[in-house]
Amino acid sequence: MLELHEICRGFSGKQVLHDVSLTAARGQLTGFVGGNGAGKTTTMRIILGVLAADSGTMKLDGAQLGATARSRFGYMPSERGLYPKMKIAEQITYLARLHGFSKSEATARAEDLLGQLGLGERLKDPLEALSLGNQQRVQIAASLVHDPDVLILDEPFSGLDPFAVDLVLRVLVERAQAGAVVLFSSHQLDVVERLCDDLVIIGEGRILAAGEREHLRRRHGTLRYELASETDLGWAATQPGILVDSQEENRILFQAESEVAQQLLSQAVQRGQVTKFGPVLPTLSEIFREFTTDSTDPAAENAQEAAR
Ligand SMILES: Nc1ncnc2c1ncn2[C@@H]1O[C@H](COP(=O)(O)OP(=O)(O)OP(=O)(O)O)[C@@H](O)[C@H]1O
Repeated sequence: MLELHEICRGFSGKQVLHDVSLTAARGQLTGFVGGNGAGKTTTMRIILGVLAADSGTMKLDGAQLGATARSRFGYMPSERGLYPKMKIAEQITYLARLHGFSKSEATARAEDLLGQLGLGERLKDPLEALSLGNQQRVQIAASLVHDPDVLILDEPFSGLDPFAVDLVLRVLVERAQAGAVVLFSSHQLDVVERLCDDLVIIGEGRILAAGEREHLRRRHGTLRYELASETDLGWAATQPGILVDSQEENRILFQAESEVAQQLLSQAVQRGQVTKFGPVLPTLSEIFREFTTDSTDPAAENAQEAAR
């Protein structure tokens, strides 16, 4: 398990991480979400050791995180950094060589990995000849080529089409199932919701919520109820204690205390055939919005930057 404990970091006297504590377990995908400027990249760079924390501690499997453990880390930075004119297989092979693999092993690893990422037909193409999404897949291959024990990926899914998202996901899940820690940041909440077992939500440099995805959905956001019937539900919206989120003729989505919702159900049953009734858990987007309104506001972010 990767653990961060009360990590603080400032730039030019301005604090951007405030006591950031988080965990990312082996064997599963942990999504790191937050608005622009929330502190994801800074946190990831501190995990990597590219940037120093001002205070706080980091551990991997209970031991202080140091250079030896980090040599088995894989990192995909948000600023992509491969050679545009080099053939992609050569490039990944070269990186594998840097990690100590023999020439034949390095070539085999590069070709295998690029094949898994759907680039088997493009091995001899220079990076710059690929579309941006395909260049991104090469970047992901670069972070994976040495079979990392801990994978830190900054926005790995941005710019990928749904097919590529699934390909990359398959590779990441495989790594996680082999026991790696996989932590990735993303703005694509629908993707994170679908992919991640665990989530960490950061806003303005503070951890706002963290934990298992379904647990977070049950614990945060607004609980609503859905009621559907074969008869018109127009009467339901006017009942006391009901706050309507959306309404169609035979369906209503509303907020209410549990007893009020049950009373509404009883009334609906008396009036006709109820086809659906149950709580609707908030989506990750809704939870995220609830937590991060301020930090996702571009005006707030610009004001922060201007104040620096
Ligand atoms: N080298 C730096 N010097 C000064 N300020 C910095 C530096 N790096 C990051 N910051 C500031 O720290 C804050 C957090 O930035 P960071 O890049 O970690 O956010 P992020 O969550 O990754 O955002 P995004 O989703 O937009 O990439 C921002 O306000 C940013 O301007």
